Amino acid sequence: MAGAMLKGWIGAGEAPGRFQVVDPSHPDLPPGVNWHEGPPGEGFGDAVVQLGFKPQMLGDIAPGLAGAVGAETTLTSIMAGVELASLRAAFPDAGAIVRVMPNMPVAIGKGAVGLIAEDRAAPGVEEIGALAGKLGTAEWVADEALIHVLTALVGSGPAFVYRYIDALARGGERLGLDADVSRRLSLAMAEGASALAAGSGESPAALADRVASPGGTTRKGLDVLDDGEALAGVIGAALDAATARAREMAEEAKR
Ligand SMILES: NC(=O)C1=CN([C@@H]2O[C@H](COP(=O)(O)OP(=O)(O)OC[C@H]3O[C@@H](n4cnc5c(N)ncnc54)[C@H](OP(=O)(O)O)[C@@H]3O)[C@@H](O)[C@H]2O)C=CC1
Ligand SMILES: O=C(O)[C@@H]1CCC=N1
Repeated sequence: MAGAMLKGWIGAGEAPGRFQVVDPSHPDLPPGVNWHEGPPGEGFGDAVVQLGFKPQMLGDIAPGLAGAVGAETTLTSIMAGVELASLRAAFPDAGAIVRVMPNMPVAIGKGAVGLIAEDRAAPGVEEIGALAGKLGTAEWVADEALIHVLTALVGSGPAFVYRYIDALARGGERLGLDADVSRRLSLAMAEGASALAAGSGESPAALADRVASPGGTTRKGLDVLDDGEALAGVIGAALDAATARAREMAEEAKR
Protein backbone atom coordinates (compact mmCIF):
# COMPACT_ATOMS: atom_id res chain seq x y z
CA MET A 1 0.00 0.00 0.00
CA ALA A 2 2.82 2.39 0.89
CA GLY A 3 4.37 1.68 -2.54
CA ALA A 4 1.09 2.68 -4.21
CA MET A 5 1.18 5.99 -2.29
CA LEU A 6 4.77 6.58 -3.36
CA LYS A 7 3.77 5.95 -6.98
CA GLY A 8 0.81 8.32 -6.60
CA TRP A 9 2.91 11.15 -5.17
CA ILE A 10 5.60 10.79 -7.82
CA GLY A 11 2.87 10.65 -10.49
CA ALA A 12 1.47 13.88 -9.03
CA GLY A 13 4.83 15.57 -9.57
CA GLU A 14 6.61 15.14 -6.23
CA ALA A 15 10.37 14.70 -6.66
CA PRO A 16 11.38 11.06 -5.98
CA GLY A 17 14.44 12.31 -4.05
CA ARG A 18 12.09 13.75 -1.45
CA PHE A 19 11.22 10.24 -0.24
CA GLN A 20 13.28 8.05 2.09
CA VAL A 21 12.16 4.44 2.52
CA VAL A 22 13.24 2.64 5.69
CA ASP A 23 12.89 -1.13 5.25
CA PRO A 24 15.37 -3.81 6.36
CA SER A 25 14.76 -5.78 3.17
CA HIS A 26 15.62 -3.79 0.06
CA PRO A 27 12.29 -3.26 -1.76
CA ASP A 28 11.92 -2.45 -5.43
CA LEU A 29 11.60 1.34 -5.47
CA PRO A 30 10.91 3.92 -8.17
CA PRO A 31 14.13 5.47 -9.54
CA GLY A 32 15.44 8.31 -7.38
CA VAL A 33 13.74 7.20 -4.15
CA ASN A 34 16.24 6.73 -1.31
CA TRP A 35 16.46 3.51 0.68
CA HIS A 36 17.76 2.99 4.24
CA GLU A 37 18.09 -0.24 6.13
CA GLY A 38 17.14 1.42 9.43
CA PRO A 39 16.27 4.81 10.92
CA PRO A 40 18.91 7.58 10.77
CA GLY A 41 21.22 7.63 13.80
CA GLU A 42 20.55 11.34 14.29
CA GLY A 43 16.77 10.75 14.26
CA PHE A 44 14.09 11.71 11.75
CA GLY A 45 14.12 15.38 12.80
CA ASP A 46 11.27 17.36 11.26
CA ALA A 47 10.46 14.77 8.59
CA VAL A 48 7.04 13.21 8.05
CA VAL A 49 7.37 9.52 8.95
CA GLN A 50 4.70 7.19 7.58
CA LEU A 51 4.29 3.73 9.08
CA GLY A 52 3.34 1.35 6.25
CA PHE A 53 3.94 -2.10 7.72
CA LYS A 54 1.29 -4.57 8.88
CA PRO A 55 -0.58 -3.74 12.10
CA GLN A 56 0.54 -7.03 13.65
CA MET A 57 4.18 -5.88 13.32
CA LEU A 58 3.79 -2.72 15.40
CA GLY A 59 5.03 -4.32 18.62
CA ASP A 60 8.17 -5.69 16.92
CA ILE A 61 9.07 -2.66 14.79
CA ALA A 62 8.08 0.36 16.92
CA PRO A 63 10.74 -0.08 19.64
CA GLY A 64 13.49 0.17 17.01
CA LEU A 65 12.00 3.32 15.48
CA ALA A 66 10.65 5.21 18.47
CA GLY A 67 14.02 6.64 19.54
CA ALA A 68 14.36 8.34 16.14
CA VAL A 69 10.88 9.94 16.30
CA GLY A 70 11.04 13.23 18.22
CA ALA A 71 8.87 16.23 18.95
CA GLU A 72 9.63 17.75 15.54
CA THR A 73 8.60 14.59 13.71
CA THR A 74 5.11 14.25 12.23
CA LEU A 75 4.08 10.61 12.45
CA THR A 76 1.47 9.15 10.13
CA SER A 77 0.16 5.59 10.02
CA ILE A 78 -1.79 3.75 7.34
CA MET A 79 -2.23 0.67 9.54
CA ALA A 80 -5.77 -0.68 9.70
CA GLY A 81 -7.14 -0.80 13.23
CA VAL A 82 -4.20 0.74 15.09
CA GLU A 83 -5.70 3.69 16.94
CA LEU A 84 -4.13 7.04 17.77
CA ALA A 85 -3.73 6.06 21.45
CA SER A 86 -1.79 2.93 20.47
CA LEU A 87 0.43 4.99 18.17
CA ARG A 88 1.03 7.54 20.94
CA ALA A 89 1.90 4.73 23.37
CA ALA A 90 4.40 3.29 20.87
CA PHE A 91 5.85 6.70 19.89
CA PRO A 92 5.55 8.81 23.05
CA ASP A 93 7.91 11.57 21.84
CA ALA A 94 6.33 12.11 18.40
CA GLY A 95 5.02 15.55 17.45
CA ALA A 96 1.74 15.37 15.54
CA ILE A 97 0.20 11.95 14.93
CA VAL A 98 -2.18 11.40 12.02
CA ARG A 99 -3.93 8.24 10.84
CA VAL A 100 -4.32 8.04 7.08
CA MET A 101 -6.59 5.42 5.51
CA PRO A 102 -5.82 5.21 1.77
CA ASN A 103 -6.68 2.70 -0.91
CA MET A 104 -4.86 1.18 -3.86
CA PRO A 105 -6.18 3.61 -6.54
CA VAL A 106 -3.94 6.29 -4.97
CA ALA A 107 -1.29 4.82 -7.29
CA ILE A 108 -3.04 6.57 -10.21
CA GLY A 109 -4.19 9.68 -8.30
CA LYS A 110 -7.74 8.32 -7.98
CA GLY A 111 -7.61 7.32 -4.34
CA ALA A 112 -10.12 7.89 -1.58
CA VAL A 113 -8.35 8.76 1.67
CA GLY A 114 -9.71 9.15 5.20
CA LEU A 115 -7.75 11.08 7.82
CA ILE A 116 -7.88 11.72 11.54
CA ALA A 117 -5.39 13.66 13.66
CA GLU A 118 -4.72 13.50 17.35
CA ASP A 119 -4.79 17.32 17.19
CA ARG A 120 -5.90 18.98 13.95
CA ALA A 121 -4.19 22.24 14.98
CA ALA A 122 -0.77 20.68 15.61
CA PRO A 123 2.13 21.79 13.38
CA GLY A 124 2.56 19.56 10.34
CA VAL A 125 -1.02 18.28 10.26
CA GLU A 126 -2.22 20.53 7.43
CA GLU A 127 0.70 19.30 5.30
CA ILE A 128 -0.53 15.73 5.75
CA GLY A 129 -3.97 16.74 4.48
CA ALA A 130 -2.36 18.45 1.46
CA LEU A 131 -0.23 15.38 0.73
CA ALA A 132 -3.28 13.11 0.96
CA GLY A 133 -5.15 15.45 -1.41
CA LYS A 134 -2.51 14.82 -4.08
CA LEU A 135 -3.57 11.15 -4.10
CA GLY A 136 -7.26 11.73 -4.88
CA THR A 137 -10.19 12.69 -2.68
CA ALA A 138 -9.22 13.17 0.98
CA GLU A 139 -11.65 13.70 3.86
CA TRP A 140 -10.97 14.38 7.53
CA VAL A 141 -13.14 12.81 10.24
CA ALA A 142 -13.29 13.92 13.85
CA ASP A 143 -14.40 10.65 15.45
CA GLU A 144 -11.88 7.81 15.37
CA ALA A 145 -14.65 5.19 15.35
CA LEU A 146 -15.32 6.40 11.80
CA ILE A 147 -11.82 5.49 10.66
CA HIS A 148 -12.77 1.85 11.27
CA VAL A 149 -15.75 2.43 8.98
CA LEU A 150 -13.52 4.14 6.40
CA THR A 151 -11.09 1.25 6.60
CA ALA A 152 -13.94 -0.96 5.37
CA LEU A 153 -15.44 1.50 2.89
CA VAL A 154 -12.33 3.11 1.44
CA GLY A 155 -9.46 0.75 2.30
CA SER A 156 -11.18 -2.57 1.60
CA GLY A 157 -13.70 -1.03 -0.81
CA PRO A 158 -11.74 -1.62 -4.03
CA ALA A 159 -11.82 -5.37 -3.31
CA PHE A 160 -15.61 -5.23 -2.98
CA VAL A 161 -15.87 -3.33 -6.27
CA TYR A 162 -13.56 -5.86 -7.96
CA ARG A 163 -15.83 -8.68 -6.78
CA TYR A 164 -18.83 -6.85 -8.25
CA ILE A 165 -17.06 -6.34 -11.58
CA ASP A 166 -15.90 -9.95 -11.57
CA ALA A 167 -19.50 -11.09 -10.97
CA LEU A 168 -20.64 -8.97 -13.94
CA ALA A 169 -17.90 -10.41 -16.14
CA ARG A 170 -18.71 -13.98 -15.12
CA GLY A 171 -22.41 -13.30 -15.70
CA GLY A 172 -21.67 -12.06 -19.21
CA GLU A 173 -19.56 -15.14 -19.88
CA ARG A 174 -22.33 -17.43 -18.61
CA LEU A 175 -24.69 -15.76 -21.06
CA GLY A 176 -22.39 -16.54 -23.97
CA LEU A 177 -19.79 -13.76 -24.20
CA ASP A 178 -16.14 -14.59 -24.66
CA ALA A 179 -14.51 -14.41 -21.18
CA ASP A 180 -11.95 -11.73 -22.11
CA VAL A 181 -14.49 -9.63 -23.98
CA SER A 182 -16.87 -9.83 -21.03
CA ARG A 183 -14.12 -8.80 -18.58
CA ARG A 184 -12.92 -5.88 -20.73
CA LEU A 185 -16.43 -4.57 -21.30
CA SER A 186 -17.42 -5.04 -17.62
CA LEU A 187 -14.37 -3.02 -16.56
CA ALA A 188 -14.99 -0.31 -19.17
CA MET A 189 -18.65 -0.14 -18.16
CA ALA A 190 -17.81 0.19 -14.46
CA GLU A 191 -15.14 2.83 -15.14
CA GLY A 192 -17.46 4.84 -17.39
CA ALA A 193 -20.42 4.57 -15.02
CA SER A 194 -18.29 5.73 -12.05
CA ALA A 195 -16.73 8.62 -13.97
CA LEU A 196 -20.15 9.78 -15.20
CA ALA A 197 -21.61 9.60 -11.68
CA ALA A 198 -18.60 11.43 -10.20
CA GLY A 199 -19.09 14.32 -12.65
CA SER A 200 -22.86 14.46 -12.29
CA GLY A 201 -24.81 16.48 -9.75
CA GLU A 202 -27.21 13.55 -9.35
CA SER A 203 -26.96 10.82 -6.74
CA PRO A 204 -26.05 7.28 -7.83
CA ALA A 205 -29.53 6.20 -6.73
CA ALA A 206 -31.17 8.78 -9.03
CA LEU A 207 -28.81 7.90 -11.89
CA ALA A 208 -29.79 4.22 -11.60
CA ASP A 209 -33.39 5.22 -12.15
CA ARG A 210 -32.41 7.38 -15.12
CA VAL A 211 -30.82 4.37 -16.83
CA ALA A 212 -34.04 2.42 -16.40
CA SER A 213 -36.31 3.20 -19.35
CA PRO A 214 -39.98 2.56 -18.53
CA GLY A 215 -40.88 -1.02 -19.39
CA GLY A 216 -37.28 -1.78 -20.35
CA THR A 217 -34.44 -4.13 -19.43
CA THR A 218 -32.79 -2.21 -16.59
CA ARG A 219 -35.88 -2.14 -14.38
CA LYS A 220 -36.09 -5.90 -14.59
CA GLY A 221 -32.48 -6.21 -13.43
CA LEU A 222 -32.85 -3.55 -10.73
CA ASP A 223 -35.91 -5.38 -9.42
CA VAL A 224 -33.67 -8.39 -8.71
CA LEU A 225 -30.99 -6.26 -6.96
CA ASP A 226 -33.62 -4.36 -4.96
CA ASP A 227 -35.80 -7.31 -3.97
CA GLY A 228 -35.64 -7.46 -0.18
CA GLU A 229 -32.73 -4.94 -0.44
CA ALA A 230 -30.68 -7.90 -1.72
CA LEU A 231 -27.63 -5.97 -2.92
CA ALA A 232 -27.74 -3.30 -0.18
CA GLY A 233 -28.05 -6.11 2.37
CA VAL A 234 -25.07 -8.07 1.15
CA ILE A 235 -22.85 -4.97 0.72
CA GLY A 236 -23.94 -3.73 4.13
CA ALA A 237 -23.03 -7.08 5.68
CA ALA A 238 -19.59 -6.97 4.03
CA LEU A 239 -19.00 -3.46 5.42
CA ASP A 240 -20.19 -4.60 8.86
CA ALA A 241 -17.78 -7.54 8.83
CA ALA A 242 -14.80 -5.47 7.66
CA THR A 243 -15.55 -2.70 10.19
CA ALA A 244 -15.87 -5.26 12.98
CA ARG A 245 -12.46 -6.71 12.02
CA ALA A 246 -10.91 -3.19 12.14
CA ARG A 247 -12.30 -2.76 15.67
CA GLU A 248 -10.96 -6.17 16.63
CA MET A 249 -7.53 -5.22 15.25
CA ALA A 250 -7.64 -2.07 17.37
CA GLU A 251 -8.06 -4.24 20.47
CA GLU A 252 -5.26 -6.56 19.34
CA ALA A 253 -2.92 -3.56 18.94
CA LYS A 254 -3.56 -2.57 22.58
CA ARG A 255 -2.24 -5.89 23.94
N1 LIG B 1 -3.61 -3.18 0.97
C1 LIG B 1 -4.43 -2.16 1.04
O1 LIG B 1 -5.22 -1.89 0.13
C2 LIG B 1 -4.41 -1.28 2.26
C3 LIG B 1 -3.50 -1.50 3.28
N2 LIG B 1 -3.49 -0.66 4.37
C4 LIG B 1 -2.49 -0.87 5.41
O2 LIG B 1 -1.22 -0.81 4.81
C5 LIG B 1 -0.31 -1.61 5.53
C6 LIG B 1 0.43 -2.54 4.59
O3 LIG B 1 -0.49 -3.40 4.00
P1 LIG B 1 -0.17 -4.10 2.62
O4 LIG B 1 0.54 -3.13 1.72
O5 LIG B 1 -1.44 -4.70 2.17
O6 LIG B 1 0.81 -5.24 3.10
P2 LIG B 1 2.23 -5.67 2.54
O7 LIG B 1 2.61 -6.92 3.25
O8 LIG B 1 2.23 -5.67 1.05
O9 LIG B 1 3.19 -4.48 2.99
C7 LIG B 1 3.90 -4.49 4.19
C8 LIG B 1 5.08 -3.60 3.99
O10 LIG B 1 5.81 -3.52 5.21
C9 LIG B 1 7.19 -3.61 4.89
N3 LIG B 1 7.96 -4.05 6.05
C10 LIG B 1 8.07 -5.31 6.55
N4 LIG B 1 8.89 -5.29 7.61
C11 LIG B 1 9.31 -4.02 7.79
C12 LIG B 1 10.15 -3.38 8.73
N5 LIG B 1 10.74 -4.06 9.71
N6 LIG B 1 10.35 -2.06 8.62
C13 LIG B 1 9.76 -1.36 7.62
N7 LIG B 1 8.92 -1.90 6.70
C14 LIG B 1 8.72 -3.22 6.80
C15 LIG B 1 7.23 -4.59 3.73
O11 LIG B 1 8.42 -4.44 3.04
P3 LIG B 1 9.09 -5.70 2.28
O12 LIG B 1 8.08 -6.17 1.30
O13 LIG B 1 10.29 -5.10 1.66
O14 LIG B 1 9.37 -6.70 3.35
C16 LIG B 1 6.03 -4.12 2.92
O15 LIG B 1 6.37 -3.05 2.07
C17 LIG B 1 -1.10 -2.37 6.58
O16 LIG B 1 -0.89 -1.74 7.82
C18 LIG B 1 -2.55 -2.21 6.11
O17 LIG B 1 -3.45 -2.20 7.18
C19 LIG B 1 -4.33 0.41 4.46
C20 LIG B 1 -5.23 0.67 3.48
C21 LIG B 1 -5.37 -0.16 2.32
O1 LIG C 1 -7.32 -5.88 4.40
C1 LIG C 1 -6.74 -5.09 5.16
O2 LIG C 1 -6.64 -5.31 6.39
C2 LIG C 1 -6.17 -3.80 4.60
C3 LIG C 1 -6.78 -2.59 5.25
C4 LIG C 1 -7.76 -2.06 4.26
C5 LIG C 1 -7.41 -2.76 3.02
N1 LIG C 1 -6.53 -3.67 3.21
